[in-house]
Amino acid sequence: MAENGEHGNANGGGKGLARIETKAEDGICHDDSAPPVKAQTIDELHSLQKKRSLPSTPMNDGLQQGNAAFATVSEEERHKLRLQSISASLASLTRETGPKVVKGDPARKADAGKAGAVHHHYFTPAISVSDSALKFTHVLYNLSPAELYEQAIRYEKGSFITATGALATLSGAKTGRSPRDKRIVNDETTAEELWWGKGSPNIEMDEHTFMVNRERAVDYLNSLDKVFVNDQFLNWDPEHQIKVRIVSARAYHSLFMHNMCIRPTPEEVENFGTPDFTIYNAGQFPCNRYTHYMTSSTSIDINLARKEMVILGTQYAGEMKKGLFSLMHYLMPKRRILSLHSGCNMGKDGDVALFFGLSGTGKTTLSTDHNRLLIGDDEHCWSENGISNIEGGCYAKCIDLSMEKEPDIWNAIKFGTVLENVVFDEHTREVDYSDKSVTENTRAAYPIEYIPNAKLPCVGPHPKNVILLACDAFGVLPPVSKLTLPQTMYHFISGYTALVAGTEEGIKEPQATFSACFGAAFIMLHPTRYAAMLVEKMQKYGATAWLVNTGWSGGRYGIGSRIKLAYTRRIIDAIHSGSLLNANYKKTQVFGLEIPTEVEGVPSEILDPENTWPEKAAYEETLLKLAGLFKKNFEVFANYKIGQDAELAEEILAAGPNF
Ligand SMILES: Nc1ncnc2c1ncn2[C@@H]1O[C@H](COP(=O)(O)OP(=O)(O)OP(=O)(O)O)[C@@H](O)[C@H]1O
Ligand SMILES: O=C([O-])CC(=O)C(=O)O
Ligand SMILES: [Ca+2]
Ligand SMILES: [Mn+2]
Repeated sequence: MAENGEHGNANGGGKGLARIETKAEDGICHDDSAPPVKAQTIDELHSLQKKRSLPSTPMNDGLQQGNAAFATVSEEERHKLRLQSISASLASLTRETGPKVVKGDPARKADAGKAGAVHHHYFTPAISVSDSALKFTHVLYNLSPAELYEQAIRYEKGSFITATGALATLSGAKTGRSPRDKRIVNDETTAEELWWGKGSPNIEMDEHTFMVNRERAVDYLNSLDKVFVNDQFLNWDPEHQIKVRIVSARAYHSLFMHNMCIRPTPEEVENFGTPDFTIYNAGQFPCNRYTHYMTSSTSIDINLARKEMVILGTQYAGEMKKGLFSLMHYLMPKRRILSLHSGCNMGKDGDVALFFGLSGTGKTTLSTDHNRLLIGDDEHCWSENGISNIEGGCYAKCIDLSMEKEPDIWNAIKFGTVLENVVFDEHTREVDYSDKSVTENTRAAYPIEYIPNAKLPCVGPHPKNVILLACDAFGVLPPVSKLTLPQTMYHFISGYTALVAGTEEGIKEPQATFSACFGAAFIMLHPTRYAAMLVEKMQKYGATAWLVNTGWSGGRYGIGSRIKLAYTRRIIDAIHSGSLLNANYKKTQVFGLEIPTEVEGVPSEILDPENTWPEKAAYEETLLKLAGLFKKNFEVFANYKIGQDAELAEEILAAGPNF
């Protein structure tokens, strides 16, 4: 710059800066060899960067799915209908109108007034009597992962891109679900239909209180400059698909549900119509402790008649996923379909296995198997058509995740994946999966197609094997046993696991947990209703059940150690291949479980836990202790009939521990 001698003297001479001549050698000027951009200003240049996205194929005739109304209308008209539908979703039920929703990001002022971009005011002006009716709420509708990343990083503290491209985020004060704050409206219909009272997860609330919380959530959402709206599907069985709308305040929540629900194609979005169920997630805003029934600042409320769910006072995204699962536990049995808290995969020959188990027992880890096709990791339906996944994504525990032990999950943590509550290096952004500083319940939520051998669509034939997983921190259940049908029902209804809460210091007592149907927090009907359907289906389709202990061996927690994942995988392999069916078996004391004497790839001495304990007396004492806990838990079910077959019901009661 200095060579023309006028540097620093710009105002001298009255002529301004001398022009720098760029000499064209050989007729080529290197600085502008490319054609000039078609823009006069930087803003115009930036406006060229993004082009409008359109549905990839032309509109169909729209006559299916009862959306005939959408068939004959123009694109503009359809967008107008959609905004009206969203406005109706967000409408206050006590004020004059719904909010004036506007499509697009309020920060993108440059787009204002541009054709198709934003600011279509479709609503007839009413005389507004409240300030909130005068304001606009911008709707960020079905944004892509890239757009949601930008929103999260820009506006949500604690959002970062990790070294592998995942979006690290914090869920706030709550890092797990709040089952004691989940309420269901008890109305004329649900009073009859649902399971209430002792042992039931359904804590009641009345319709009026629901409306108070709904209004609180809607007012909160409408007070924001923008909300995220996801329109998506549940259930891969097209015959029983449910349309859900999720209205939320955080990009994190929108990306989480984008990953976890089934993603509509652009055409399906165009034809979406009215949702079957709507979630209002105002999780950053508390419920009002003066409101009837509220016992904390958190409330997760389901109203089945209104087909709505309201979330106040928790930002933990799993509430949305599991709230919808509760909905499915209500809707599907009405259609004689069994909803299941289970993982599911399929062999190359079409043999399907279900993996039941409570949180942390291995559904995701074991259903994600490089040698098999993944149908789903957590929520399924078993209908006349076979098995279908409810979700479009997986939700894996990340604590102590390693590339060697869980390569497919490790590799799924990339761009688009939500990584909750993990700790990472502030410079390299490498995640330290062993760090529990925020919580032990660190999680990754990714679309199922991030698993290379996902089975798409996520459906499969009737299961051949049903695997009940228990993480037995008492260390007395065998690594694998074959169950009779009555034993299967007994263990399914018991829903046992024992984890050790907080593993920081000292030896802690394992805590036995019994959760009916391996998911009592999500069931809506009495557990025996689901159990009866399971018996019926297992009998009809001839499935074999197994109990697999993914927990302790060689002593209880503090003395023994967790069974190596590699051994559990060999056991599961032997179940899938059918080789375990033909093994030699012996029966254990107390629980009366059939245990194989050999499993390929697993040291035989660990197959009978009695062999692995250093002290026989301690083993027997612990075994009886656990058996006692099983017995006590089952007392409440003793008076219930399970299924049509009275004899079977008796057998189920007798299939528990005997001592
Ligand atoms: N032998 C084992 N078998 C299975 N999992 C094991 C074993 N040993 C350690 N683990 C660990 O236990 C955890 C199992 O968690 P997983 O995500 O599979 O739970 P989940 O059943 O899917 O629960 P949720 O319903 O909460 O998602 C993983 O972190 C896994 O690495
Ligand atoms: O819902 C959650 O937070 C995780 C999960 O799958 C479970 O607990 O079963
Ligand atoms: Ca899981
Ligand atoms: Mn789960």
